[in-house]
Amino acid sequence: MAKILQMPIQTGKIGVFDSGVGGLTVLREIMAHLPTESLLYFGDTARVPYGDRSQTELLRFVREIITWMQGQGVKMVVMACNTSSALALETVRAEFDMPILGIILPGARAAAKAGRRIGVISTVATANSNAYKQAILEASPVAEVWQVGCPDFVPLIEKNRIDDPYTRAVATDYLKPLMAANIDTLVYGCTHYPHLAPLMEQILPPSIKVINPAQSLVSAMAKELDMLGLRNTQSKPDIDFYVSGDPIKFAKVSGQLMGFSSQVQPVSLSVLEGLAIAQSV
Ligand SMILES: N[C@H](CCC(=O)O)C(=O)O
Repeated sequence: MAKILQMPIQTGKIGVFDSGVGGLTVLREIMAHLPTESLLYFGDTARVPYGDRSQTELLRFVREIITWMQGQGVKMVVMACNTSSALALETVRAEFDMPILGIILPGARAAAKAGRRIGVISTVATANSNAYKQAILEASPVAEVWQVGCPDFVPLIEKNRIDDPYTRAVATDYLKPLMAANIDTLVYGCTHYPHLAPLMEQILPPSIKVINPAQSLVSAMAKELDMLGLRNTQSKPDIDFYVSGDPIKFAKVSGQLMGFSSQVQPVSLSVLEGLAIAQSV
Protein backbone atom coordinates (compact mmCIF):
# COMPACT_ATOMS: atom_id res chain seq x y z
CA MET A 1 0.00 0.00 0.00
CA ALA A 2 1.33 3.48 -0.87
CA LYS A 3 2.11 5.84 2.01
CA ILE A 4 0.11 9.05 2.07
CA LEU A 5 2.33 12.02 2.88
CA GLN A 6 0.91 14.91 4.82
CA MET A 7 2.60 17.63 6.89
CA PRO A 8 1.16 17.59 10.41
CA ILE A 9 0.66 20.94 12.13
CA GLN A 10 0.61 21.75 15.86
CA THR A 11 -3.00 22.90 15.87
CA GLY A 12 -4.16 19.73 14.12
CA LYS A 13 -6.37 17.37 16.07
CA ILE A 14 -5.30 14.14 17.65
CA GLY A 15 -7.40 11.29 16.29
CA VAL A 16 -8.52 8.82 18.96
CA PHE A 17 -10.46 5.69 18.04
CA ASP A 18 -12.05 2.60 19.51
CA SER A 19 -14.84 0.20 18.62
CA GLY A 20 -17.27 2.12 20.84
CA VAL A 21 -17.38 3.85 24.23
CA GLY A 22 -14.17 2.20 25.50
CA GLY A 23 -11.87 4.83 24.04
CA LEU A 24 -13.68 7.47 26.09
CA THR A 25 -11.72 6.25 29.11
CA VAL A 26 -8.57 7.20 27.17
CA LEU A 27 -10.11 10.46 26.00
CA ARG A 28 -10.79 11.34 29.65
CA GLU A 29 -7.09 10.94 30.50
CA ILE A 30 -6.02 12.96 27.44
CA MET A 31 -8.45 15.75 28.36
CA ALA A 32 -7.10 15.80 31.92
CA HIS A 33 -3.38 15.73 31.08
CA LEU A 34 -3.14 17.32 27.62
CA PRO A 35 -5.89 19.92 27.97
CA THR A 36 -4.70 22.17 25.14
CA GLU A 37 -5.00 19.47 22.48
CA SER A 38 -7.95 19.36 20.09
CA LEU A 39 -9.33 15.86 19.66
CA LEU A 40 -11.31 13.90 17.11
CA TYR A 41 -12.96 10.80 18.57
CA PHE A 42 -14.22 7.98 16.39
CA GLY A 43 -16.25 5.05 17.74
CA ASP A 44 -16.76 2.21 15.28
CA THR A 45 -20.12 1.39 16.84
CA ALA A 46 -21.52 -0.23 13.68
CA ARG A 47 -18.86 -2.94 14.06
CA VAL A 48 -18.45 -3.25 17.84
CA PRO A 49 -17.25 -5.54 19.41
CA TYR A 50 -13.76 -5.87 17.97
CA GLY A 51 -12.76 -8.52 20.50
CA ASP A 52 -13.85 -11.53 18.47
CA ARG A 53 -12.69 -10.24 15.06
CA SER A 54 -9.94 -11.82 13.00
CA GLN A 55 -6.68 -9.99 12.40
CA THR A 56 -7.58 -9.57 8.71
CA GLU A 57 -10.87 -7.86 9.58
CA LEU A 58 -9.29 -5.65 12.21
CA LEU A 59 -6.52 -4.57 9.89
CA ARG A 60 -9.12 -3.55 7.32
CA PHE A 61 -11.11 -1.55 9.88
CA VAL A 62 -8.02 0.15 11.29
CA ARG A 63 -6.71 1.09 7.82
CA GLU A 64 -10.10 2.58 6.95
CA ILE A 65 -10.27 4.59 10.16
CA ILE A 66 -6.72 5.95 9.91
CA THR A 67 -7.21 6.84 6.24
CA TRP A 68 -10.41 8.68 7.15
CA MET A 69 -8.67 10.46 10.02
CA GLN A 70 -5.86 11.53 7.71
CA GLY A 71 -8.50 13.06 5.47
CA GLN A 72 -9.69 15.03 8.52
CA GLY A 73 -6.15 16.42 8.92
CA VAL A 74 -5.22 14.81 12.24
CA LYS A 75 -1.59 15.19 13.35
CA MET A 76 -1.42 11.95 15.36
CA VAL A 77 -3.54 8.82 15.76
CA VAL A 78 -4.07 7.12 19.10
CA MET A 79 -5.41 3.58 19.15
CA ALA A 80 -7.60 3.81 22.23
CA CYS A 81 -8.24 0.13 21.71
CA ASN A 82 -6.11 -2.76 22.96
CA THR A 83 -7.43 -5.21 20.40
CA SER A 84 -6.37 -2.98 17.49
CA SER A 85 -3.06 -2.27 19.21
CA ALA A 86 -2.43 -6.01 19.67
CA LEU A 87 -3.37 -7.07 16.13
CA ALA A 88 -2.83 -4.10 13.81
CA LEU A 89 -0.45 -1.51 15.28
CA GLU A 90 2.83 -2.79 13.87
CA THR A 91 1.44 -3.24 10.35
CA VAL A 92 -0.24 0.16 10.04
CA ARG A 93 2.73 1.99 11.55
CA ALA A 94 4.75 0.86 8.56
CA GLU A 95 2.00 1.92 6.14
CA PHE A 96 1.10 5.45 7.27
CA ASP A 97 3.39 8.43 7.46
CA MET A 98 2.14 9.84 10.73
CA PRO A 99 2.66 9.07 14.42
CA ILE A 100 0.40 6.20 15.53
CA LEU A 101 0.41 5.24 19.20
CA GLY A 102 -0.88 2.03 20.74
CA ILE A 103 -1.88 1.35 24.32
CA ILE A 104 -0.34 -2.04 25.10
CA LEU A 105 3.32 -1.15 25.49
CA PRO A 106 2.69 1.76 27.91
CA GLY A 107 0.26 -0.43 29.89
CA ALA A 108 2.63 -3.39 30.03
CA ARG A 109 5.52 -1.22 31.22
CA ALA A 110 3.38 0.32 33.96
CA ALA A 111 2.25 -3.14 35.08
CA ALA A 112 5.82 -4.48 35.11
CA LYS A 113 6.81 -1.61 37.41
CA ALA A 114 3.82 -2.09 39.69
CA GLY A 115 4.00 -5.81 40.50
CA ARG A 116 5.27 -9.33 39.89
CA ARG A 117 2.11 -11.43 39.74
CA ILE A 118 0.15 -9.69 37.03
CA GLY A 119 -3.37 -10.45 35.83
CA VAL A 120 -4.58 -8.99 32.52
CA ILE A 121 -8.27 -8.88 31.66
CA SER A 122 -8.98 -8.14 28.00
CA THR A 123 -10.93 -9.15 24.93
CA VAL A 124 -10.43 -12.71 23.72
CA ALA A 125 -8.46 -11.47 20.68
CA THR A 126 -6.04 -9.50 22.88
CA ALA A 127 -5.60 -12.43 25.28
CA ASN A 128 -4.99 -14.85 22.38
CA SER A 129 -2.39 -12.50 20.86
CA ASN A 130 -0.25 -12.73 24.04
CA ALA A 131 0.71 -9.09 23.37
CA TYR A 132 0.50 -8.11 27.06
CA LYS A 133 2.34 -11.18 28.28
CA GLN A 134 5.22 -10.64 25.85
CA ALA A 135 5.50 -6.92 26.58
CA ILE A 136 5.35 -7.40 30.36
CA LEU A 137 7.97 -10.15 30.30
CA GLU A 138 10.21 -8.00 28.14
CA ALA A 139 10.01 -5.21 30.71
CA SER A 140 10.30 -7.57 33.70
CA PRO A 141 11.53 -11.12 33.02
CA VAL A 142 10.78 -12.10 36.63
CA ALA A 143 7.08 -11.29 36.32
CA GLU A 144 4.36 -13.92 36.06
CA VAL A 145 1.38 -13.12 33.85
CA TRP A 146 -2.16 -14.52 33.72
CA GLN A 147 -4.43 -13.40 30.88
CA VAL A 148 -8.20 -13.77 30.93
CA GLY A 149 -10.43 -13.06 27.93
CA CYS A 150 -13.74 -11.49 29.01
CA PRO A 151 -16.10 -11.54 26.00
CA ASP A 152 -19.25 -10.53 27.91
CA PHE A 153 -17.93 -7.22 29.23
CA VAL A 154 -17.96 -5.03 26.10
CA PRO A 155 -21.61 -5.68 25.12
CA LEU A 156 -22.66 -4.99 28.74
CA ILE A 157 -20.65 -1.76 28.94
CA GLU A 158 -21.93 -0.56 25.55
CA LYS A 159 -25.42 -0.83 27.08
CA ASN A 160 -24.25 0.87 30.29
CA ARG A 161 -25.18 -2.20 32.33
CA ILE A 162 -22.48 -1.50 34.89
CA ASP A 163 -24.67 -1.21 37.93
CA ASP A 164 -26.35 -4.55 37.24
CA PRO A 165 -26.20 -7.75 39.34
CA TYR A 166 -25.65 -9.79 36.17
CA THR A 167 -22.50 -7.79 35.32
CA ARG A 168 -21.28 -8.26 38.88
CA ALA A 169 -21.72 -12.03 38.60
CA VAL A 170 -19.89 -12.08 35.25
CA ALA A 171 -17.03 -9.98 36.66
CA THR A 172 -16.69 -12.19 39.74
CA ASP A 173 -16.47 -15.21 37.50
CA TYR A 174 -13.82 -13.69 35.20
CA LEU A 175 -11.70 -12.63 38.17
CA LYS A 176 -11.83 -16.06 39.87
CA PRO A 177 -8.73 -17.56 38.20
CA LEU A 178 -6.79 -14.37 38.90
CA MET A 179 -7.78 -14.41 42.57
CA ALA A 180 -6.77 -18.08 42.71
CA ALA A 181 -3.37 -17.15 41.20
CA ASN A 182 -2.94 -14.60 43.98
CA ILE A 183 -2.15 -11.69 41.65
CA ASP A 184 -0.81 -8.44 43.09
CA THR A 185 -1.59 -6.31 40.01
CA LEU A 186 -4.55 -6.21 37.61
CA VAL A 187 -4.35 -4.56 34.17
CA TYR A 188 -7.44 -3.24 32.41
CA GLY A 189 -6.36 -4.70 29.07
CA CYS A 190 -9.41 -3.31 27.28
CA THR A 191 -10.27 0.38 27.24
CA HIS A 192 -13.90 -0.39 28.01
CA TYR A 193 -13.03 -1.81 31.44
CA PRO A 194 -12.16 1.37 33.36
CA HIS A 195 -15.90 2.12 33.02
CA LEU A 196 -16.32 -0.89 35.37
CA ALA A 197 -14.10 0.67 38.06
CA PRO A 198 -16.95 1.27 40.57
CA LEU A 199 -17.85 -2.43 40.35
CA MET A 200 -14.25 -3.69 40.34
CA GLU A 201 -13.48 -1.69 43.46
CA GLN A 202 -16.22 -3.62 45.26
CA ILE A 203 -14.99 -7.03 44.10
CA LEU A 204 -11.19 -6.72 44.22
CA PRO A 205 -9.24 -6.87 47.48
CA PRO A 206 -7.70 -3.43 48.15
CA SER A 207 -4.20 -4.93 48.13
CA ILE A 208 -4.39 -5.46 44.35
CA LYS A 209 -2.98 -2.57 42.31
CA VAL A 210 -5.11 -1.71 39.30
CA ILE A 211 -3.41 -0.41 36.15
CA ASN A 212 -5.28 1.72 33.65
CA PRO A 213 -2.88 1.74 30.65
CA ALA A 214 -4.42 5.00 29.39
CA GLN A 215 -2.50 6.90 32.06
CA SER A 216 0.87 5.73 30.74
CA LEU A 217 -0.30 6.14 27.14
CA VAL A 218 -0.93 9.83 27.79
CA SER A 219 2.63 10.26 29.11
CA ALA A 220 3.91 8.57 25.93
CA MET A 221 1.75 10.92 23.84
CA ALA A 222 3.15 13.98 25.61
CA LYS A 223 6.72 12.82 24.94
CA GLU A 224 5.98 12.07 21.29
CA LEU A 225 4.24 15.44 20.74
CA ASP A 226 7.23 17.26 22.26
CA MET A 227 9.73 15.24 20.31
CA LEU A 228 7.95 15.97 17.01
CA GLY A 229 7.30 19.62 17.89
CA LEU A 230 3.56 18.97 17.61
CA ARG A 231 2.28 20.23 20.99
CA ASN A 232 -0.70 22.50 20.62
CA THR A 233 -0.31 25.74 22.53
CA GLN A 234 -3.57 27.31 21.41
CA SER A 235 -5.92 28.05 24.28
CA LYS A 236 -9.28 26.93 22.87
CA PRO A 237 -9.14 23.25 22.01
CA ASP A 238 -12.25 21.42 20.85
CA ILE A 239 -13.44 17.82 20.58
CA ASP A 240 -15.43 16.30 17.73
CA PHE A 241 -17.22 12.98 18.08
CA TYR A 242 -18.03 10.65 15.20
CA VAL A 243 -19.47 7.13 15.10
CA SER A 244 -20.19 4.59 12.38
CA GLY A 245 -23.40 3.47 14.13
CA ASP A 246 -26.24 5.41 15.76
CA PRO A 247 -25.05 8.88 16.93
CA ILE A 248 -28.04 9.38 19.25
CA LYS A 249 -27.42 6.11 21.06
CA PHE A 250 -23.72 6.91 21.43
CA ALA A 251 -24.45 10.42 22.73
CA LYS A 252 -26.83 8.96 25.33
CA VAL A 253 -24.51 6.24 26.64
CA SER A 254 -21.39 8.42 26.54
CA GLY A 255 -23.27 11.11 28.45
CA GLN A 256 -24.22 8.55 31.13
CA LEU A 257 -20.68 7.18 31.38
CA MET A 258 -18.73 10.42 31.12
CA GLY A 259 -21.10 12.95 32.62
CA PHE A 260 -20.99 15.36 29.69
CA SER A 261 -23.14 15.62 26.61
CA SER A 262 -21.69 15.86 23.14
CA GLN A 263 -22.76 16.43 19.56
CA VAL A 264 -22.07 13.19 17.71
CA GLN A 265 -21.85 12.99 13.94
CA PRO A 266 -22.29 9.91 11.74
CA VAL A 267 -19.70 8.47 9.37
CA SER A 268 -21.28 5.83 7.16
CA LEU A 269 -19.64 2.46 6.73
CA SER A 270 -19.81 2.87 2.95
CA VAL A 271 -17.55 5.95 3.26
CA LEU A 272 -15.05 4.01 5.39
CA GLU A 273 -15.13 0.91 3.20
CA GLY A 274 -14.64 3.07 0.08
CA LEU A 275 -11.45 4.51 1.58
CA ALA A 276 -9.92 1.06 2.02
CA ILE A 277 -10.73 0.16 -1.58
CA ALA A 278 -9.28 3.45 -2.85
CA GLN A 279 -6.07 2.83 -0.89
CA SER A 280 -5.49 -0.69 -2.12
CA VAL A 281 -5.67 0.18 -5.85
N1 LIG B 1 -12.08 -1.26 23.75
C1 LIG B 1 -11.40 -2.13 22.85
C2 LIG B 1 -12.28 -3.02 21.98
C3 LIG B 1 -13.22 -3.91 22.67
C4 LIG B 1 -14.18 -4.61 21.71
O1 LIG B 1 -14.76 -3.96 20.87
O2 LIG B 1 -14.31 -5.85 21.83
C5 LIG B 1 -10.19 -2.75 23.46
O3 LIG B 1 -9.51 -2.08 24.21
O4 LIG B 1 -9.82 -3.88 23.20
